[in-house]
Amino acid sequence: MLPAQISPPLKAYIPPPPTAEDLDFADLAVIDLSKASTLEGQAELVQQTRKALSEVGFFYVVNHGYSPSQTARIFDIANLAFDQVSDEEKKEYARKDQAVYQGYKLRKEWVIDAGVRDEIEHYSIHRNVVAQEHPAVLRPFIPELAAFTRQNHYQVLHPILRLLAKGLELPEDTFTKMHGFDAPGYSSMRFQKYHPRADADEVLAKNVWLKGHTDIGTVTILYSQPIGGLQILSPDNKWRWIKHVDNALVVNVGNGIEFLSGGYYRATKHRVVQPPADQQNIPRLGVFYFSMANDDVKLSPLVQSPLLQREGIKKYFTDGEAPTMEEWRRERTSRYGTSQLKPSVTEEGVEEEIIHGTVIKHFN
Ligand SMILES: O=C(O)CCC(=O)C(=O)O
Ligand SMILES: [Fe+2]
Repeated sequence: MLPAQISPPLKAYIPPPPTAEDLDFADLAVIDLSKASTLEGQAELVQQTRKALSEVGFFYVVNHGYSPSQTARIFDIANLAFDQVSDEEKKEYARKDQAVYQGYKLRKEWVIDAGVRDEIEHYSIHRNVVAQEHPAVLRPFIPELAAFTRQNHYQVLHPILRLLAKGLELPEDTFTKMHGFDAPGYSSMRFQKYHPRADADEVLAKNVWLKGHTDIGTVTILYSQPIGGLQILSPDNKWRWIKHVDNALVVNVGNGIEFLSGGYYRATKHRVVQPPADQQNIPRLGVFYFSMANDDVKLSPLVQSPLLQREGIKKYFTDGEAPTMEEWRRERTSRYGTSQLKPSVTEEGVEEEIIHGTVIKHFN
């Protein structure tokens, strides 16, 4: 018999309590993913996600299969990647290809505003965890990280993709077929740490830590954590805060799903600002699963959807010109935070760039 696997002990990451401030929070639907196991429950979730994604673009997921202690353990591991790895080792494991997030993105690679650079570190891990080398301190946790990517892919992403396909009145495997765990593509997990900035930089960058953007891929899964700062641009054009919900996931769709659904499911703009006063000066740790379709998927609308035929299909690219997922993710990743942006002529405070003939907006 094999010995039971002993997980190495590690220091607990203990975040502060959620903010006590009465902020203008976004009102998001809560999807109870355990209901997806019955036909009746699934039908209810299809309606709920369709409404959430066509109107707001973000929702919470609860009962996703990971217990609070399993989630806490992932944050403990995530924290190691920043607190227990030296600057030299971070450089050694920094991403080699600027068009891909794999390994570290170091602090200050991007310009936020008025010459102020970001204070955000990432450590990105491809879902095939052993496809890259890891800093020494993370190596004992590779089996746990591998279990975590499979959990996200099969227990969270695929069930959500089935709801999205049914919401468009398409066969339920329409999107899951485009998201093979073993197919070439870039769904990956990411640990992310924001470091507090000097007061002078806060003023110059107007408290923005991560500029307003839409996500590049298909479905983004964010493990809710108590330090505030994430805001979404609501349909009434107001920035609203995302409230922490214990052991919930905050889910949104990116450009990939917006293009495939002909604009029906919205890739909502969001940003990160300085946390509320009672949480300032604390580094802010995040855990994500950023999903992307298989590299060869063309991001053109699924015109066979009866719902889209009735509701109308927005075209982002001229016929036959739609990029593949691979082209789109590489182009947007390599330009992010470094390309020359032009002020929008129609919208104040918005900057633009054109990628594959479609306008990408950046918000401060
Ligand atoms: O840190 C967060 O809460 C959100 C980060 C985010 O939007 C991103 O990395 O794309
Ligand atoms: Fe994002």
